[in-house]
Amino acid sequence: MIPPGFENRLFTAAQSRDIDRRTIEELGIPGFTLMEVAAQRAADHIFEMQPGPVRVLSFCGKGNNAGDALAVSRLLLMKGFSVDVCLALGKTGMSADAAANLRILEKMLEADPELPLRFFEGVLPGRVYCTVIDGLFGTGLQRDVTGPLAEMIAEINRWQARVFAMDIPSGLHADSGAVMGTALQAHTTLMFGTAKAGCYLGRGAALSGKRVLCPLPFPAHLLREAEGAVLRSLSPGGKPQLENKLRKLREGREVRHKYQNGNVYVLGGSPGLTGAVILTAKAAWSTGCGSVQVFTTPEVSPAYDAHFVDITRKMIPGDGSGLFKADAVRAVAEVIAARPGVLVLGPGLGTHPETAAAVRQLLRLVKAPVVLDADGVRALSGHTEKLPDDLRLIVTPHPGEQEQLLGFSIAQPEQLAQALNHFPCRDNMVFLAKGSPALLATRNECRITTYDTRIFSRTGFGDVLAGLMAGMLSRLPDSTVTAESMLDVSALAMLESYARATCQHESAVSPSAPEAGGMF
Ligand SMILES: NC(=O)C1=CN([C@@H]2O[C@H](COP(=O)(O)OP(=O)(O)OC[C@H]3O[C@@H](n4cnc5c(N)ncnc54)[C@H](O)[C@@H]3O)[C@@H](O)[C@H]2O)[C@@H](O)CC1
Ligand SMILES: [K+]
Repeated sequence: MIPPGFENRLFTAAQSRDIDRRTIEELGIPGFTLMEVAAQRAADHIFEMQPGPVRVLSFCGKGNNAGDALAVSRLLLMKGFSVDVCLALGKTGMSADAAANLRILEKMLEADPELPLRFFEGVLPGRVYCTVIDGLFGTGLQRDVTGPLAEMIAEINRWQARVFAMDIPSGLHADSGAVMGTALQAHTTLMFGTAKAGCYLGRGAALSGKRVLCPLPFPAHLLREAEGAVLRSLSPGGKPQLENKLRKLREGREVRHKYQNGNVYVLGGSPGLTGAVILTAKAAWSTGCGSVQVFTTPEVSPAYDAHFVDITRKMIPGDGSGLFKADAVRAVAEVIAARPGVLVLGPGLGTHPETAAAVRQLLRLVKAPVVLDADGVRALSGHTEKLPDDLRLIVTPHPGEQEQLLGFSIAQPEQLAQALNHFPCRDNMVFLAKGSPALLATRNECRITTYDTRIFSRTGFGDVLAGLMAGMLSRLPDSTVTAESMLDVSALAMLESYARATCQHESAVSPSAPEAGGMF
């Protein structure tokens, strides 16, 4: 079983190895026992997926990952499967537990020469298999896979077999999800004890196939003490838990009239760009907050006439251009100060340099939490260092905006840590890097989406997301609006917009299968 609170935690190879080591050394559970538990869980899953006994290839290296595959091979044999074992790197230099598992198989064959078990050293058996147990490399992969091993991987990939990867698909970097030279395409990855970050990042998400966490007897304190960044997966199965968490925070808020039930302000919508504001404002309103108010200039306001019933407008001064500029900054800040709420800044704001300057000025004045999106993010390019330390900020750039803001786009958690360092308010903020997967981070934690975020590559998605975030955030008591709760709100808004997008546009992109094995 997975200790409570760790269901969605992801770990690096170093963290996983450390947890393995401490379980063996400090608790006294032998490595061989851990391997046996892992194999049992993996075999159970394979039996479920592959009920009739077939001939399988057990593709082994020489580390403990091979030990897993060899132990699984034994359990499959006992269920009537035929097993061809390929010892791709030969028999010498195997890890102790892998060698012990190999020896058990050899003894079984000696005792029962009729057993459907054959060994091949350094070569594939010269036939095609429909089912493969992948035990070539796990977390011990140290360098690119090349030469005959790479050729074997390419050959197995050509079979399009049902590959059950032990722990991670061989060739995949367990931390980054990068392909180290070449990698196996898994049908299912049976992750042992800890979910590996590399199965969620980069190419890992696609190469891992279905991810299943097979629990090992790792106690909670060892999982908790794993050093380094806290990584979590974010998947639709986690929505009820986030909703509960935020409901509890909301219950601490006294609501006597609408302005105490959360105010959202939207500032955007330059001439010709009002659609984004309409989407944002309506999404915020749909969260059940008390009021949504859109700042607009007299020139732009008529564009909203046909769209807003429940949403009110606040006129701001302008110079006749219809744009948000310096002369309106103080007025906006005063409105928000008089009736605190959450500000969405950026949808359809445009890129006029004076508007961008006004955005930066406003961010220095406003005390409300801010969701900064679209043109609001662009306005910060080259200016992040001037933000106040105490600003509570959610910033939501897509890859193009990340490039513009930081000079790089974000694919790895450590790049998010680098991104946050650009912001003086880094302790009070969430950086949501849109992409596939999307990464959401505070300084303490990073969450990685497990579902197909390509469904979001559509005009208007970002506007809806920003509105949902602001609406949800506005309903929390102000004292509870911290980096941690903003991360939960961002995560829930991501899942809510996914739910809406999949129900409205099911045929646009088919989403990936839901997570199995209690993962989210
Ligand atoms: N007690 C434990 O430590 C447990 C470990 N488990 C399994 O053990 C795995 C980790 O085992 P190991 O640390 O032994 O590592 P691996 O089994 O991943 O492989 C390490 C071996 O591969 C070699 N190697 C690495 N990169 C190579 C390359 N590019 N080309 C050729 N050879 C290369 C190394 O020299 C080493 O001999 C986990 O992924 C998991 O499957 C599980 O059985 C659970 C318990
Ligand atoms: K593997």
